[in-house]
Amino acid sequence: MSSSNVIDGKAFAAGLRGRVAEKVAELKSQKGVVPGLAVVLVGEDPASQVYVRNKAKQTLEAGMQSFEHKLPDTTTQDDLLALVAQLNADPQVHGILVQLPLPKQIDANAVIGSIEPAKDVDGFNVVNAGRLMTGAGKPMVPCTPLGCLLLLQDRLGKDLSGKRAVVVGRSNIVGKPMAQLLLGANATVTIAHSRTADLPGECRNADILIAAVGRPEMIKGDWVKPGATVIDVGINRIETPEGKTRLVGDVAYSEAAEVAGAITPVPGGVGPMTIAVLLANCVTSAYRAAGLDDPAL
Ligand SMILES: Nc1nc2c(c(=O)[nH]1)N[C@@H](CN(C=O)c1ccc(C(=O)N[C@@H](CCC(=O)O)C(=O)O)cc1)CN2
Ligand SMILES: [Mg+2]
Repeated sequence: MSSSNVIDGKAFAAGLRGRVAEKVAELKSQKGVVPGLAVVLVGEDPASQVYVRNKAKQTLEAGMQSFEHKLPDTTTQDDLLALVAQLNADPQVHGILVQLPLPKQIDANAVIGSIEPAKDVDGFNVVNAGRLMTGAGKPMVPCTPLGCLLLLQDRLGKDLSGKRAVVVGRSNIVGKPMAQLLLGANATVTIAHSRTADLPGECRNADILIAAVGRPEMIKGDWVKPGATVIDVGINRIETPEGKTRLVGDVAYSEAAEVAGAITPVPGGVGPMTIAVLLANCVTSAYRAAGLDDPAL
């Protein structure tokens, strides 16, 4: 397969962040408003610390305000709910993101449910999930699935009519919203998962294959339809025979790349899109709060 069949999420995300920065500058000059993103980290999960640091850095680079709140892993649910209430009421904050996973003593659904829907830049709140599902009102769309859709549409065009899409994975964060977005773009959508009968056979039907199962290299090359577009959402750290670690996706990349028409690598595929879309959602929230139409990103 030629290298042009590799979907470069890193480059696409950089382009999106550039457009976000332009919209930030326009909002500042038109309305004197600087979009603000509050990121809340509870505990010391090493991967979460890296993601939160990257979010704050990229927020500032786009010309936005970044508010970081780092809480100990002994934080109670009431403490976290109180912080969210404070951020909901703060006019400088247009987006609130509570980094997942949360420590065991905290009910993530209760916390996500307490975020003002307009500021729920993760799009995880039930109000935003309901808006996405029904088309009623303007949702905040979850960042990773929206990033996947943007990469797909860049390759295949906006209208996915006639395409069979198979989403492997049924999480609220990726699988379910991904399926809704694909449906909204007119694809014919199947949601499959670890208990689907003949999962390889289902995958082989897919013109668009989205892998979001969280199992390293589970989807093999011979599960991929020749010419299919493969989007790998997995980020799994595995140990190499030399005792080092490396990141792999949910797709056995080298095998799948031989067959696919286009494929996202890990790292450098979907991952960088997550934060770029987060910034885009925050700017959209700030435009809405200022009474403006959604910016074209
Ligand atoms: N509240 C949220 N929590 C979590 C989300 C989320 O969208 N909202 N998603 C993930 C973590 N995540 C962002 O928070 C995230 C994951 C991965 C990447 C990324 O750029 N990955 C790189 C590789 C990074 C590495 O070397 O480890 C890539 O794929 O190229 C960005 C953001 C869970 N929690
Ligand atoms: Mg990636």
